[in-house]
Amino acid sequence: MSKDFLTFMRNRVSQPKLNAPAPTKEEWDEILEAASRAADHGGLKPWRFKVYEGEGRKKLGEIYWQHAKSEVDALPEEKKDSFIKKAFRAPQVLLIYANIVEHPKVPNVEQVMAVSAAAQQVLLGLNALGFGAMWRSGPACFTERTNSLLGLETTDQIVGLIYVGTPDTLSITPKHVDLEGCVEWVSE
Ligand SMILES: Cc1cc2nc3c(=O)[nH]c(=O)nc-3n(C[C@H](O)[C@H](O)[C@H](O)COP(=O)(O)O)c2cc1C
Repeated sequence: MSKDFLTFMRNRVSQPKLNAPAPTKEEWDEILEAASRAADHGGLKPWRFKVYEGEGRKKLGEIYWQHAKSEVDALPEEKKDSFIKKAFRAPQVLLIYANIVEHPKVPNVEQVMAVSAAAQQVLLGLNALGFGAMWRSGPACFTERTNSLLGLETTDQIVGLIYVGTPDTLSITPKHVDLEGCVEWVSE
């Protein structure tokens, strides 16, 4: 089992092209329960999840549009659809964010790290049930306006938008892995 699990982890890939079906509510419960076993300093459970699907994805598309408008002067309204469509690249999008609290022993960054660990567990959980996913973010994720549009507290920190569905192809080509320069042993 342990070797199989390492192979499974080793073969994880992001899937940019995703179609229906996406996970059911029951499948999401399984995945998010498993993801909630991420390492968590202080047991704060800082992860929060919102699943966007169907027309609900327009709310996400709105953040791309509002961000673009804030970046580009006089962006014509005709461009709006192209930004809204970004949220329709998959049948579901999981917003994962950290609900940060002030804590004497757990700094904010560690709370974000715990949610990041949970996000990686979500990717693996999705793959385990045969779904594909792609973790995305971008500058629109890091503004107060976005938090407000999505109904988050200003202190919440978005960790990712995980696009979810069934990949075009189930065949996985393992990516080349190179640890060169990444690992150092200190033995004395
Ligand atoms: C926090 C975070 C944010 C990311 N945001 C984006 C993104 O906005 N757009 C993108 O193309 N890839 C993004 N990626 C990278 C992809 O999820 C993916 O890891 C990358 O394309 C490499 O593919 P692989 O996961 O199959 O190795 C992000 C990854 C992380 C961890």
